[in-house]
Amino acid sequence: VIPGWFSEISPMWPGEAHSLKIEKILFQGKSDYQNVMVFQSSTYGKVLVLDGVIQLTERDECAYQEMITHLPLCSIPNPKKVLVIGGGDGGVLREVARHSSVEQIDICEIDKMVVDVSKQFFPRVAIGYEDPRVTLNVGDGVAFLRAVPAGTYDAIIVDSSDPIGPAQELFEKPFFQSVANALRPGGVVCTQAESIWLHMHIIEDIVSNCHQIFKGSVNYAWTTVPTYPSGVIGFMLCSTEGPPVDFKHPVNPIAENDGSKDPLKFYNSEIHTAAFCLPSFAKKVIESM
Ligand SMILES: NCCCN[C@H]1CC[C@H](N)CC1
Repeated sequence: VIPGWFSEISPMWPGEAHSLKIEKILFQGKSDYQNVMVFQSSTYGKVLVLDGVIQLTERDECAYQEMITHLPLCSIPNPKKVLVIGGGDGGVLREVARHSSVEQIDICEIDKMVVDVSKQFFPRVAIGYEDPRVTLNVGDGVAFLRAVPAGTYDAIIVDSSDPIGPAQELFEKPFFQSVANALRPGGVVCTQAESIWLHMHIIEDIVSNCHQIFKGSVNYAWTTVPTYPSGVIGFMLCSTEGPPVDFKHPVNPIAENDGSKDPLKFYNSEIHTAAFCLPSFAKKVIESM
């Protein structure tokens, strides 16, 4: 450990650790589920850390929040009812709220401390909670989905941490089945799907489970987030039975300058399509299933 630096060490990425210079530690706490820390970094703004793993930084959170939201929502013509599992920082809510067709935004986050800490230290991320369409449920996403009537949602976004700790169940088959049940025919799900550089085995399992459960289309997309391990993060985009959704060509464009306080910084229709282009080592595994 280097004094004055935060290093992201995890068994999920052995032998490597991205480090950020600490200016000041702003918050340290322990919730019922995980250790929560916020620090002011020298070059990435404020940083949210859960159990020693970087969840977001002010400088690059736009990449993840915009892509995990607009890849699914721009792929269907008229999303109305959207559910977010996880995402307690509110960043995905901020992005979902850009879609004027959306009438109802439900969120189920297990850790209230993440919500409160985000509102206190990341107001431009937690601004998502201010939209009147948003309803916050504090609880376990697995239980929440089991209670949802079949076919309720047009889109579900699973903004999870890694499959170590509270989010472990969000990477398992029964959870994907409950997501499929909660979606209408032709509905879409987008989940956080780790790194093709670090987690091809995890991705292989997720893709296999998704092909068994989602009878529409199943696609893997990825993007660059400098402060996530290996500098990239992926997403599973799936649709339920019904006309297969063409995730690669957005049907529902979002204005790059939608007049909101914080306009889009990262997502656009070209990068939407490009996100599905995979290097051969990943294509070989993912597209052969
Ligand atoms: N809404 C915060 C993003 C949570 N997703 C992250 C993906 C990469 C992981 N190593 C940590 C969580």
